[in-house]
Amino acid sequence: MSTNTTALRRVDPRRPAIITPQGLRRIVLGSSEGERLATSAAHAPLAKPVRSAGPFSEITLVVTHSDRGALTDLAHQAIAAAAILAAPHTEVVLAVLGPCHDDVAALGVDRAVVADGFDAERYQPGACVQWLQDLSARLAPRRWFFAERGADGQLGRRFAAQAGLRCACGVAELDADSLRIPAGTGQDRRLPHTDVMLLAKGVASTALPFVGQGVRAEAPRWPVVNERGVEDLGVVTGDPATMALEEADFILAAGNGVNDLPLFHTLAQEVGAAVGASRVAVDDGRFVRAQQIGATGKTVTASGYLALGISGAVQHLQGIKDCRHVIAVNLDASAPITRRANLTVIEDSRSLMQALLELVRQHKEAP
Ligand SMILES: Cc1cc2nc3c(=O)[nH]c(=O)nc-3n(C[C@H](O)[C@H](O)[C@H](O)COP(=O)(O)OP(=O)(O)OC[C@H]3O[C@@H](n4cnc5c(N)ncnc54)[C@H](O)[C@@H]3O)c2cc1C
Repeated sequence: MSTNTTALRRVDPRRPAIITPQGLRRIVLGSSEGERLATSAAHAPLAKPVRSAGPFSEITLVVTHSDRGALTDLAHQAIAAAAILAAPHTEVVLAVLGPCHDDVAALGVDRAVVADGFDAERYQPGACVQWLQDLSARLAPRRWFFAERGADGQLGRRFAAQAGLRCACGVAELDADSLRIPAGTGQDRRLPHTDVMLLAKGVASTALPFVGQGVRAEAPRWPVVNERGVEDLGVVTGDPATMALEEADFILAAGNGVNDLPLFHTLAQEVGAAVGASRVAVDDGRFVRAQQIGATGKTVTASGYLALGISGAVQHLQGIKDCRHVIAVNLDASAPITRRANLTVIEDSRSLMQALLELVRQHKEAP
């Protein structure tokens, strides 16, 4: 990391931020407002223009791992940051480890290269770095963006160290030529851009007023690397019954509209889901406090959240704001949860649980 650091006036990095008209995050001294979008253009519903038709003379490369074919929200934000900051002559290239089924043009990507040979079940840090080095030799990107979290953050650090590139971690704000990193004790640092930047959550809004060219291009072949010093013990699937709710990938949650608890627990076991509940269901004694999800319970990040008989009060929704796919089952088509859910089934929770259980069992028994 560069040593060219300047201590700034005291800023609490956790204070409410705004999203500027350009879509980038800004922490504003004296502001008491929460996160908000300061642009109406970003919500324009109709066909969006292409950000730049080129020609391109430099590249910003965003690197991410896909999760079962989908990109994470943090990856979307890193791409959006790259696209917002890109000059007309800058191409936003996305490199994905694993399959990618997202509409990359809509995310602001001009060109996408996908490492199909990457196997998420294997730990192969040497091969990942080698693939990025091959990509670097081919594209010579000016700057690299990785999301700060999980496998992306680890790979970004490892790649920067091995390639001898300057790296900034935990970047909370970006502009055209500088970045800001929270430095603790209410202070932060502003630095010039580094070669590799690891971007924290919320760095940019993904509501872009434009699209990218979205071209899919051939990727370097996946390298065969001797992973010396690495003993890969494989991926171990955690037991949803004992796992912390915050770590669960799939949660079955019950609210006041679930009365058949034996059926609910049988279904959770059959589908391999962790169990969560609304506060009313907990207060009522149907679930323990540790299973409560929401403002005064747990905040969860599951990729699948099946909410049965939960109205979707604001306090509950706070706990599931980072869940990727929310499916609601409710008798009331106007329940607030339907506005958050990606899919709503208007149905009695008991009937749905029975039908789902039958389907799952049939599926398991099928040859
Ligand atoms: C300070 C404060 C903090 C709070 N913190 C939390 C929190 O952390 N987590 C939390 O969850 N709540 C919290 N609450 C409570 C919250 O406001 C709601 O009261 C609560 O979430 C409602 O739970 P519910 O949706 O299960 O129940 P209800 O509001 O009773 O809703 C039940 C839903 O089930 C549907 N339904 C009924 N029967 C069926 C059926 N047979 N099949 C399908 N659907 C059916 C209904 O249409 C309804 O939408 C908090 C409240 C306060 C004031």
